Amino acid sequence: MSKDPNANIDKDHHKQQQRGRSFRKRCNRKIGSRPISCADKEDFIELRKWMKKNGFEKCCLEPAIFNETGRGLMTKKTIVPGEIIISIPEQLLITTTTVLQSEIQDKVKRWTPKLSSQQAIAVFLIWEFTKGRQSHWFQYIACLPMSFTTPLYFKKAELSQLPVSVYSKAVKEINKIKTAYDDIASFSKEHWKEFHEVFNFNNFRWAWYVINTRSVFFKEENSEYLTSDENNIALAPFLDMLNHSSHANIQAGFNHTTQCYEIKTFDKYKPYEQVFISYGPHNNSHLFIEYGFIILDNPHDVYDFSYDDLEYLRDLFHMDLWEKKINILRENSLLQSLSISLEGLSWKLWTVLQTLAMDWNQLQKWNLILQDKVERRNDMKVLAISFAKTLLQRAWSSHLEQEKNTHIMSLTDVQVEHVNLAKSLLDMQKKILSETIRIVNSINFDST
Ligand SMILES: C[S@@+](CC[C@H](N)C(=O)[O-])C[C@H]1O[C@@H](n2cnc3c(N)ncnc32)[C@H](O)[C@@H]1O
Repeated sequence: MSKDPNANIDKDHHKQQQRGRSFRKRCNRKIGSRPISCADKEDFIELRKWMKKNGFEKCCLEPAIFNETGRGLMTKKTIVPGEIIISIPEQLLITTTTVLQSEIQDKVKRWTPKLSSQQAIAVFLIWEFTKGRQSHWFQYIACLPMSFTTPLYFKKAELSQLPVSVYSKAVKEINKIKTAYDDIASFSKEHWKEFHEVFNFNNFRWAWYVINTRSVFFKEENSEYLTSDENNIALAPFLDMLNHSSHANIQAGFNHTTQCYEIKTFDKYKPYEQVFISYGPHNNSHLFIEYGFIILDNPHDVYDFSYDDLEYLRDLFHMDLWEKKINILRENSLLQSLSISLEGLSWKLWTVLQTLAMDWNQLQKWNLILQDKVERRNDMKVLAISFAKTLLQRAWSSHLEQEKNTHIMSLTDVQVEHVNLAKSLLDMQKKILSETIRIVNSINFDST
């Protein structure tokens, strides 16, 4: 069974040859401009039947392949703001309760150390996958992608193409998932041989990312059998085919009256348009690391500076009162997310740079900065701008250096899709850096 969306397109062409001229005309019109429906694919017909048997009522959405986003859901009719676009009955959701009431409950409940929700659902998915048609969830599993474009699917050479800041986050995430795998492997080796025989890193990676990329927020009571953190996830068949747009306005949650997980949109759609939800106001490195894609015009995209960058400023400018300044910043939670965006320096970064630029007297009135009650033109602000320019120049140079290195690196045996993702991330960072440099260079305190 192929899970590759492109393979579906090829099969479409094959079917077209077997059908009449009017069908061909209809399909040709769709290529480029219109999505290609997959509603008549065997997997989806079976999925729909199975869902109907389990209480799902017909809705106006159907799976289709879109040029820009791959597989997603399109509407067959006009959707108006305020409409509920999809409603999934509780018995079709895979939650930690599903796992803790399933045939593997005894094993999961005895796991030591306790599993997280994501680990428990991953174990459940792998177990159900290996049952094939015997699984109650077979029709759902059959429609899931078999691989992902998240960092754990990248080879070393592909990872090395990522912007430095994304690379370090990706490595951290990879290590986290490897630990989650090791925990399961060592317990199952001793206490659940049957599972251990089918369990391997590849199917764990698959299950982990099915959950990571497709689960919805679903509030459940903490279970004594699982770790208490992040106990709020559910897989929702069919609904999980909705792609992300930073501009989508939706409301999602479990409706206790209908006993369904519902999504209401506040956007309007014409027939055959792709319907989107928002996964949250995520920047591109988050979207890439968690979901394996990026958005080219992402309004939430940022470039992050780190504590190391601040230390670089300290040493270069022989900064006074470092400990005091850092303590104030730490106490006020200002040392994380030091970012810039297409709109320039974030308020947090600007506050940090101004604080670092203060002398003793100014530090005594530190909280006035937060209220923007300091005079507009002063030496502190001028120095803070020098700090900003220094950081930007340094980031720009290291960006150019990385660009140069990625160009001269000869890449063989790499996946084009992975290298393109890395390149797009680098391009987006360059755009943010150059725009912020332009904004900062245009600041003139004398004219304000
Ligand atoms: C919840 S699933 C959405 C359905 C999925 N496209 C499918 O074929 O089943 C999330 C995944 O869809 C893809 N995706 C979502 N939004 C996207 C977008 N705007 N552009 C490209 N890919 C997107 C990413 O691969 C992401 O991990």
